[in-house]
Amino acid sequence: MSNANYIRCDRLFDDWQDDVLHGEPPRRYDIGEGLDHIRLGPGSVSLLGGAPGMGKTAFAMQCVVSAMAADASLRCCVANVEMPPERLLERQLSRLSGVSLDDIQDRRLVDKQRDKLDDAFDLIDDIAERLVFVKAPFTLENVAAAADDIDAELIVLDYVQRIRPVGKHDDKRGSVDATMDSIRRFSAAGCCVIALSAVGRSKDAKGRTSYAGDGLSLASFRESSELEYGADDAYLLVPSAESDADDDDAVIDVTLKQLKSRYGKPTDCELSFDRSRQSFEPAEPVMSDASRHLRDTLADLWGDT
Ligand SMILES: Nc1ncnc2c1ncn2[C@@H]1O[C@H](COP(=O)(O)OP(=O)(O)OP(=O)(O)O)[C@@H](O)[C@H]1O
Repeated sequence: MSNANYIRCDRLFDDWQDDVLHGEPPRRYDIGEGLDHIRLGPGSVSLLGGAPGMGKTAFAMQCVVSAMAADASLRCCVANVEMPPERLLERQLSRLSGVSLDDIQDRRLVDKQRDKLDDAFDLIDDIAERLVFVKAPFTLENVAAAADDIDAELIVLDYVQRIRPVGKHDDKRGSVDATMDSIRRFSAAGCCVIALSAVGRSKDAKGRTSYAGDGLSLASFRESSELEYGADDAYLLVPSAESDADDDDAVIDVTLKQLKSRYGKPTDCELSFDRSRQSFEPAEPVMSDASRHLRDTLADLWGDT
């Protein structure tokens, strides 16, 4: 076996060419209609940032549960530093059933609501044996051991600044760099990693210090340089530009801004976030193939006139 610290292009050429011409398309998880440009799949690292309370955890858990429901072989490991598994599951129960999260959390369900929970409980029961939640202490060693134990392919780190890396580090930046190094190893082993991240405040368009979308950028990810370089895709959840939502509105309009896309064009996505049910949906109704075809045909006709 060669010890060379390089890969000869001529040695990989034949397999690569064969793969390009006859290989399978890369596997992507199905996380729901209108979200198909979000590339979550084996080997990818996605960074998801946003102001506190913008819905990062809710969005990540929606992705996990949807992907697992759509793919019966998908196994997942969630490391959430802030919330116990039961609370995370209650949020999904609310989203899947449409029953208000307050009523579920406060255990004040009436019979009609209990009936509505049946299908949602069934779905969660179906994925339960493939899903684990990492227990404290939240270290990357613990995450790796938990993920290995169930052969998890999808790993959620919520959130990355609070998960202790391997080894000792002088400062926060060094520790986040080391975390990203381990995350890249998970992805090299074929895992999909969704890393949630705190972001720093920045100046908005009017020069005010805030978390507003127009001021946030890749550099907003806290202790960021290694995070931004290490991720294949980086997203920020920010209030929509037109949003005039109040803090106590149940439904808010948000933009999932894609700041980085290593293998494609960054695409923003308008979503509405129903906080009372912890559910994200595309803001625009998703068009069926038939409607899209009709729209394109009409556009072509207009173009010809
Ligand atoms: N029962 C509820 N009814 C209505 N809104 C709720 C309820 N529970 C939580 N919320 C809101 O839903 C949002 C939850 O967002 P989530 O925890 O996913 O945010 P996050 O971006 O991960 O935040 P953080 O960075 O603080 O962890 C928050 O804005 C919270 O105030």
